[in-house]
Amino acid sequence: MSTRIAFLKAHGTENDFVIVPDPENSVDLPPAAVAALCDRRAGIGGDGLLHVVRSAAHPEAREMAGEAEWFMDYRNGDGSVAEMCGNGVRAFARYLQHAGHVTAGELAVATRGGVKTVHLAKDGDVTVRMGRAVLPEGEVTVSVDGRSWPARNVNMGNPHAVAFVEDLAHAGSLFTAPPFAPASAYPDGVNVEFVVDRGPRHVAMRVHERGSGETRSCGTGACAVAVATARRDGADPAVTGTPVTYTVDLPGGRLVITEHPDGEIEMTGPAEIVAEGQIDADWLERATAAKTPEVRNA
Ligand SMILES: N[C@@H](CCC[C@H](N)C(=O)O)C(=O)O
Repeated sequence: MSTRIAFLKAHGTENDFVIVPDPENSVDLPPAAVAALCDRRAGIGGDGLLHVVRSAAHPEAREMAGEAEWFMDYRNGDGSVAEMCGNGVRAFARYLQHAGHVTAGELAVATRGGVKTVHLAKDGDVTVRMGRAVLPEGEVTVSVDGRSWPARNVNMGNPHAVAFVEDLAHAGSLFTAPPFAPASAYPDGVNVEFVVDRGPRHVAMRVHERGSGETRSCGTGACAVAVATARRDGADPAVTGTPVTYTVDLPGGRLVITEHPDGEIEMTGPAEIVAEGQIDADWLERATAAKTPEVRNA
């Protein structure tokens, strides 16, 4: 019998993840293996993968080991690496609780975007301190099906471009990334959010994620949207000294985002473990080989 690799499946507002627990960082997960596991027809299926590694055992996280025992080695569904995943970090914390590595309360998680503090209740929603948003200057225009909108750059550790539209249907299929002008605006790619108003401090959005396509939710995207909407609405907690909270509806659920006067952004939403199983290592080797040309040419 071939070797088995444990996995779990989880989601947060229907942004779904394959979880691979690997405390000592001994599972080889090249981009093609991640793409094979995230394949919805030939693999397990997911928008991304959460590789759960002890910080001390991962070269990218070793420096954070004193602050955070666990590192979220996040990968997009196409195998690419990203700095941060907001829904992922909630699912990651839920997994640590599920596996008995942590109990309810405060937990520090190392990510490529720095250490994030997560508040885990015994059950119910998970709150994450996501850090501050950076709003780089610069005008970009995003276009879909003959319509164009200005987009605001917001960096949540990973890059976002936020466009306010009249109707979410105007964002089109979002199967492929919408084009930007100037075309060179995002050499490393970008996550694109389309936003409509739903009411006071209440918006709805759709997203095209770098490396995953259209997803049903994006946590960092919802934070970027809340900050861009607050600035559009003339609200800046750093100026008023009052926190601002936005409810953000996504196709997969609802996230609540609060920006505090010190710039810290808190995100609250659900995270659920839905299944556990075993990956056949022989299959993974074959599937990785089959995906390799596709991933190389991506
Ligand atoms: N779904 C995530 C974001 C994942 C990373 C993103 N696709 C990127 O490449 O930056 C979230 O919930 O934040």
